[in-house]
Amino acid sequence: MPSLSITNDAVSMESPKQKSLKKKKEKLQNDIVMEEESAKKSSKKRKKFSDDDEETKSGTSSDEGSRMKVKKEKKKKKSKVEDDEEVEAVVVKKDDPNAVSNFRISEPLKMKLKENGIEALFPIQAMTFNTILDGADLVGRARTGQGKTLAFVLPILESLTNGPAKSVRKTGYGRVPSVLVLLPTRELANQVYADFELYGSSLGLAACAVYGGAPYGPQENKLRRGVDIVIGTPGRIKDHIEKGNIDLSHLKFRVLDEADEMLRMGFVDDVELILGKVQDVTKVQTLLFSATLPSWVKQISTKFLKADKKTADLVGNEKMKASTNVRHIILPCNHTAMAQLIPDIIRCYSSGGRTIIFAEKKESASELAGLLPGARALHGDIQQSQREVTLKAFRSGKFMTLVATNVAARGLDINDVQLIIQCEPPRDVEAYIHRSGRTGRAGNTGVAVMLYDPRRSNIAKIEREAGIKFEHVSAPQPDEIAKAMGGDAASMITEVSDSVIPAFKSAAEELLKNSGLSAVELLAKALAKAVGYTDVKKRSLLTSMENYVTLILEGGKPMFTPSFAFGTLRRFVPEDKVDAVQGLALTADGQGAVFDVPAKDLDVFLNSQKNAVNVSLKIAKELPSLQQREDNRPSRYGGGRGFSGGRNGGFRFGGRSGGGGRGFGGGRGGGKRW
Ligand SMILES: Nc1ncnc2c1ncn2[C@@H]1O[C@H](COP(=O)(O)OP(=O)(O)OP(=O)(O)O)[C@@H](O)[C@H]1O
Repeated sequence: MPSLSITNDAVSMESPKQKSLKKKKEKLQNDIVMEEESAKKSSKKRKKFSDDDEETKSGTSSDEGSRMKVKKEKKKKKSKVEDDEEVEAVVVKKDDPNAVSNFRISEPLKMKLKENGIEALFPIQAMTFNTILDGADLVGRARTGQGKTLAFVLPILESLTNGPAKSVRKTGYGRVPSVLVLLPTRELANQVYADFELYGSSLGLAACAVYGGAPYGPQENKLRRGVDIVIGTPGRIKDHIEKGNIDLSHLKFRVLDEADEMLRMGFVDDVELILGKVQDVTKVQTLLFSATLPSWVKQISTKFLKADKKTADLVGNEKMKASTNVRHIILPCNHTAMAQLIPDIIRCYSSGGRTIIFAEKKESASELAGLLPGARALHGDIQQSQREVTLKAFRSGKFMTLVATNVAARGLDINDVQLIIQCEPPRDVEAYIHRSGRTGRAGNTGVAVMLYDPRRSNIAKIEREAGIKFEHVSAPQPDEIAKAMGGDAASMITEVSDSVIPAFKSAAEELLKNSGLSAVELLAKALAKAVGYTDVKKRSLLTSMENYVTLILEGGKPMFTPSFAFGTLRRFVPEDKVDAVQGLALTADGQGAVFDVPAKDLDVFLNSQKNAVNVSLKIAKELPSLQQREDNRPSRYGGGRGFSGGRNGGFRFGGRSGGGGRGFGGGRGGGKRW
């Protein structure tokens, strides 16, 4: 039997086979939407084992990188029968302690896992499986994309069918639920539902997703017929309880998924009320999972979980809290340049996969989606049915760029999301961790680019709290873009059938003769056109604005304030030109300032320095380190401020409002957030 500790042999990789199976799962999610216009599902989280606060059997948390190291051992086999078609298979070492066969998982479930490309458990799953199956309460934490959902789904399903919960589980028509999963968003409810449905159906268990914005009728019908597992957002679950549609008297499991977010969003009262419906808490197992567990959530877990609860924390005190499979990049950009810059960031960093862009506000998400070709928006002001259609289309690849608010920040597991763009730094470090974690999942890699205004953003705070060391880059320049897209363009051209040559040959000859360009130059233009890049625009390094150039000013003595830098400029540059300067920021060494000027004014600036003494003004080849604003704004909800109260205007996308915030984690009220 596997122990509770994590070995270095964990197989954690998503093979092409898994990808195709994942597509099947996504199809199931989409079918669910079509069938019920309201239901769906899929995933969650955690690591390190301790008896409450006392660490026990885990390996050291610093081993996590190697534990989660993607082994993805692919075997390419030539199948003569299948016409030389290459088949890729995930090979799990027979002696892998995390192999599915080493766990108390029944045959039908094993088969189902295998069918879905899962041959070994991920570390968080391996660590928690026996503990949950043996009946303990548990707090679980692992970085994003490490399989926290199955960490609770699998042992719960086994417990209900072959374990301790079997004898007390209600069965038959009209049965009351044995499992309740509470989570913060509707999309996540659908996703987790899909996992329970996929794996639970192999054991004869039925699940139901209930959340706001969807009609009550189908949810009520399903609940009336009887289900084993209910997954939903707190507001709608509470409504169903009050209407007598959900009876929690025979509950065996309560799961709080993304617990910190649920409480921050102001669901505190609802969560308390719902959990309080269980009369004999000794008979219920409670599990709490998230990639981020601020200390205030840990404190409140003592309220809901038994005193002898276990903790599996795969992040622990490690510095790096965000995904280690993600390249974390920051890029200076001012607001006006954003819509023009983002397509180039996508060209350079998305590797042709899906991109999710996070905007802070619903209006900005809609606006940006309108400006970006082929993008669609997802946020709390969009009707639920449309939200589901949009997500379905994104999952299936009908469009490749989703512009979302934090409604998509938590838990969503979407195939082939290669790039995350955050339009500005989020206020909470947890939001950064979850947003960037929509890529680099299940052992895959990804890129997270955060745009920031050097004068306003406090990057150091995120670096400090998430343990990230950001890679600093400037706006992609034409040669980088051409490099990134050249390969795609070349394959597009080579894929065109030779049969078109005779038809287009004379036009090509004519062009070559009359254009005054060489064959290579003409081909370069054709390649650019093939990928839609026909207008080469240089961007400044500082604000990423087109047709601006970044200059560095040094005055031979320290510059303490931006006004001082402006004053220095005014001594020798005409007033109206100084007024057109953009984004002036001081360098980190305090010796100079950088700023952008319109390319057409460049000569005026460079030439006027001959009128100045002890001043140097030159074009920046790369952006120097800049001084950052120290940000002491309190976080928006409970985080960092204990768990008493919160601000009003607590938004939520559960669709309900009203009620002041009480208890922990920030109040409710003021309608929806995202
Ligand atoms: N044992 C496994 N083998 C292979 N793939 C797995 C395994 N467990 C989970 N996965 C896949 O890994 C992906 C990430 O899982 P999941 O969504 O549960 O991550 P998570 O830890 O909950 O992330 P987040 O914190 O972002 O919610 C999913 O696509 C899931 O199907």
